[in-house]
Amino acid sequence: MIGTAKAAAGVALRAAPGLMVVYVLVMIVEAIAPIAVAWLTKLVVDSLARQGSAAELSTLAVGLAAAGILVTVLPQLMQYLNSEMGRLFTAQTTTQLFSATLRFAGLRRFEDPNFHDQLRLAKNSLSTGQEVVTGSLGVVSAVITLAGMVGSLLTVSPVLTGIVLATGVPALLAQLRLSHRRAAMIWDIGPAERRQMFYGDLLTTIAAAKEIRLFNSGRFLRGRMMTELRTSNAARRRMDIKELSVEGLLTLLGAVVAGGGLIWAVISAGSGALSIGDVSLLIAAIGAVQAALNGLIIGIAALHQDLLMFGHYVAVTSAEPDLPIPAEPAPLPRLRHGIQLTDVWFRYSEDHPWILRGLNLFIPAAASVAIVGLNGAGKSTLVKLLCRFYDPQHGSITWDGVDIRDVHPDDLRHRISGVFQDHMAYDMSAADNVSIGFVPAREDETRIRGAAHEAGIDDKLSSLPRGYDTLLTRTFFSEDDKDAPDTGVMLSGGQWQRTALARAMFRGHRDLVILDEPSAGLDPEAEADVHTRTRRRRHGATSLLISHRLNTVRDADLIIVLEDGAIREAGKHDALMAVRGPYARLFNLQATGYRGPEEAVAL
Ligand SMILES: Nc1ncnc2c1ncn2[C@@H]1O[C@H](COP(=O)(O)OP(=O)(O)OP(=O)(O)O)[C@@H](O)[C@H]1O
Repeated sequence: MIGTAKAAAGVALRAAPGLMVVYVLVMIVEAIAPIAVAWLTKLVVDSLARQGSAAELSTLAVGLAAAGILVTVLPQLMQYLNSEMGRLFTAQTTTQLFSATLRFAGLRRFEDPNFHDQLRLAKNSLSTGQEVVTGSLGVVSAVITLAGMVGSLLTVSPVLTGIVLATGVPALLAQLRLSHRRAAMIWDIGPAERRQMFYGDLLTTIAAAKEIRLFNSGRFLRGRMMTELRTSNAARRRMDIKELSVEGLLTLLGAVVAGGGLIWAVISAGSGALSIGDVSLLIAAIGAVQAALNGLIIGIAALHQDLLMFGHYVAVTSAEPDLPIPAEPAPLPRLRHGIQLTDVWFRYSEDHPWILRGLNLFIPAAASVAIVGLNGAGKSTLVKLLCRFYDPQHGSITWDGVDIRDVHPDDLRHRISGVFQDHMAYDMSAADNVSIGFVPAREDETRIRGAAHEAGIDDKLSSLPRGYDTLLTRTFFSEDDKDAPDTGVMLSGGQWQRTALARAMFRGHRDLVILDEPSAGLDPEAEADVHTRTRRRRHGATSLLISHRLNTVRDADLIIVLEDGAIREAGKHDALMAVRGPYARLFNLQATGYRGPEEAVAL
């Protein structure tokens, strides 16, 4: 908890150091003002009762009026300062949180449901840290007011002071317990809330809209969303009822004490034991002590809960890297000899089966290597290991003899380009969709067009309503298009595929080019075209092509057939056809599909 509070203070001081100083000063004045009002009121009343001088009365009245003005004005100033600090604080935490997620060089964290719950709570807590800071200061302020009021009350009745303070102890304990429970409840309902959001998003995204309408599954999905909502609502309701009953009892206790004190004061004033000024001070002090005590208790409880919530932000931003990054990374020169995988064993987690089982493979520099195999054979997994999104559990991958675990992942990825099987379609402009492949060159329009031309998509992108500035989405519209928000366009699947290819080409010549199903969604003509283009591009670079369409891999320098996480056979097309093994069987199966059985090569 102390670490979390320190982290929040650190963020606040970095985000708005000057504002913090002003805030603390205003807060101190705000804390003292009610004490001044109570004392000045007593002095005015006493002066009136003993007919004090006009000068004394007017000085006291001016002081009382000034203190009264401060009491009314300062909360508004504090509100503004609070909002401004909140904005600056949230800007700081937002940068830090998303920088932290980028520090995870691998993918494992993003597949962990616990991490997702923590990340969601961390995102929800971006402004909570500021509440930790202002809440802590608020507690200090409440303590100052309370001390002043307790001092005042003590001068009138030590017994009553003791009773008023004693009612605060159970209230504080109850509130702390409630805040702990509330934080635990928020963690418990996390998975339900995340599923609810998932169903909600599903019902409103274009990606799912077609299937939902065709399969008429919308009501079913909405039902599931509402079930999740009801689950989290029930938990929140139980918590609210608990809070209501505890707080109701505590308020009643406070009211009884205040009423009792008032009756005692009136009777005492009647018998002459208290002055009229004492009664006014007593009434103000009981109310103020109770309010300050209440504020303090609620403030401490809220602070406690905010600290628990902000703890999720601190946990994410201070999480260890998911992949060990060497303190002194080895340099990674251009690939000259090749990439060697030695006895590589990999599974996604201990609960999952082995995907790669002792894989040995040499990818020679400047060679085009094709990987084929049935669905789930581990082809894309192999690609992910080459990019070091995961580390294998056993074995090693070396780049010209350098273990890729000894290299900084950024340096490794700098040498790689490619298209993933599940490539992205960014809801951004055509230019952004291409140039995001190499951000440092994103202003280079000639390079963008060149890459699109190489991928055979330049004609399409240039003819869009705003050329390369056209948004490839109907979800947003740009500032320029606010009068004609329909300008955004949707590309076809094959056009998206070519755009993804253009993105890979925009990176320029990299040592390793990975093409995981780059032509799966293309028509035969486009497929042939893309392969001619990628072949041209791959020329001289080391390339890894994964494809189920075996006609596209037949000219590779080396074809690998992956089966059950190991290499079943490897060689050139002709040699593999000659041995009539699994590759030849797969190839003939496809050829038969195209030509009919009578045209197939007999096995
Ligand atoms: N992130 C993941 N977590 C757990 N298991 C995974 C994950 N990704 C893939 N798998 C599993 O690993 C196995 C290999 O998947 P992979 O995507 O490497 O196969 P593939 O050979 O590329 O298949 P395809 O030809 O269908 O693209 C599959 O059984 C899959 O279920």
